[in-house]
Formats: sequence, C-alpha cells, structure tokens
Amino acid sequence: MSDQPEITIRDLTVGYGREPVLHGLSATFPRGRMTAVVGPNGSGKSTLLGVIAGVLRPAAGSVERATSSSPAFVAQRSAVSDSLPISVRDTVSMGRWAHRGPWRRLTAQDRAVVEECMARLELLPLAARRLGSLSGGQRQRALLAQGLAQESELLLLDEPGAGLDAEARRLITEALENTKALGTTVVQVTHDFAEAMRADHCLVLHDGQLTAAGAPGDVLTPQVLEKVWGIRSLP
Ligand SMILES: Nc1ncnc2c1ncn2[C@@H]1O[C@H](COP(=O)(O)OP(=O)(O)OP(=O)(O)O)[C@@H](O)[C@H]1O
Repeated sequence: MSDQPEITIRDLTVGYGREPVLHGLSATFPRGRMTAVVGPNGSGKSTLLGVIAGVLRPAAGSVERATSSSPAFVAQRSAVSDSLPISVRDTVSMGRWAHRGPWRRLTAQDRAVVEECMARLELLPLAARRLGSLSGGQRQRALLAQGLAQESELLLLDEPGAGLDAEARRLITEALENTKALGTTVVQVTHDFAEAMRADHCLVLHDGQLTAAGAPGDVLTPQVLEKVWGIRSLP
C-alpha cells in the first residue's frame, strides 16, 4: 500500500444547516489506490465526497490534496438535465472540458480518449442516442465514462454500481481497476460489501463519524458489522 496519501482530511465538520452531518472527521485516502467509503443511509458518505470534490464547504477542518488536478466527480444524480438534446458522445466529451475548456474544439487526442472511454463501458452502440432517452443503468455508464474521460488524478464516485445489473457492474469494476492501474486514486461510496472488500482501503462512517479505517478485511469485522449495520456477517 502506498504510504503517501492523496487526500488528508483533518477535523472536518460539515453540515447543511446548523446541525453538523460530519463531526470532526479525520482520515487519509492512499494515493493510486481504491478507497471504499461505506456506512448506513444518512451516515454522511455523500457529504464527505461532496467536500472532497469541492462542491460543499466545510464548517471547520481541512481537506488537503497531494496533487492539483481538479477531481473527476461522478455524482449519484447528474447535473445534466434530461431535456437537453445532448448525445451520449457529447456527454462523455464534456469530460474533456477540464483539459480544453467548454468552447475549444476537441483535439484528435481528446476524441480518442472519448471513444476509448465509451468502448470500455460498451457505450459505442449508444453513442448517438440522447442522454435523456437512456435507461437508468445506461445513463449511469455514460456518466461514469464522462468521469473517466476527464483523466484526473482523482476519481470520486457516489454509488457507481447502484441499481445496475451484474454485467454493468462488472464493466464498472473493470473500468475502475484499469483506471487505478494507470495511477489514479479512486474513491467510491458503496453499499456493496463485495465491492468494498475488493478495495485497497476502507472507511466506515456511522452517524457522521469515522468508525473504522484500514484494509477492508481488517475493518469489516463482525463487531463493526454488528455495531454499524446490526448484522453478524457480510451478506
Ligand atoms: N442537501 C441537503 N440538505 C439538508 N440535509 C442534507 C442534505 N443532503 C444530505 N443531508 C442530510 O445529511 C445527512 C447525511 O446525508 P448523506 O447524503 O451524506 O448520507 P449518505 O451516507 O450518503 O446516505 P445514503 O446511503 O442514503 O446515500 C442525512 O441526515 C441527510 O438527511
């Protein structure tokens, strides 16, 4: 495991109103590795991801990054409206704006990255379809391809496999493994324990606090499962 953290969080407190959702949370995310963030509904996982992505401001504490590129953030719900007449290829191409700016023409290299990311998620047959006409799972793959196309040093994903069939989940797992192999730090929020067990590092959130952190096999112990989820063993 790389000793160097890509992200270091210190004493983070975040809330939406007066009540904090995360309370004095400190954690590190190893560089070039996959970290799974797990915890029950409402434990603060998406909030933590939003702070790392820079879309939420902490009330107190700090988030430090080792690298400077803006993170690629694949949120649970996309900001792209269904009514926009935007194709799957356009959606994935938007991932290159981080490099090119929205109004500059894509280079041949940009277009090659877009095609490659669509191919990895088996989106080429859907490339010309309107994003708004896709099924939930197809749309989720398109948004993930957009995140991959950004080629950021940090990829943040909020439940990328939620609601997807086994084949789509396999494609996503493979795509994330490939991305990690290229040196990207991947952080994914998940409710899928099998996915969490495949990660290099695991953070368990409970009621806005960090209950455990470390190798998944070391943190998803019967004691932690019982305390956090009220279950005795992994489902
Ligand atoms: N925009 C918001 N405004 C007010 N409260 C919010 C907002 N978003 C989340 N919360 C609250 O913050 C708490 C943590 O929510 P968060 O979405 O971070 O949890 P989560 O662990 O990602 O949950 P889930 O597994 O259900 O996605 C919850 O109590 C939630 O109601």
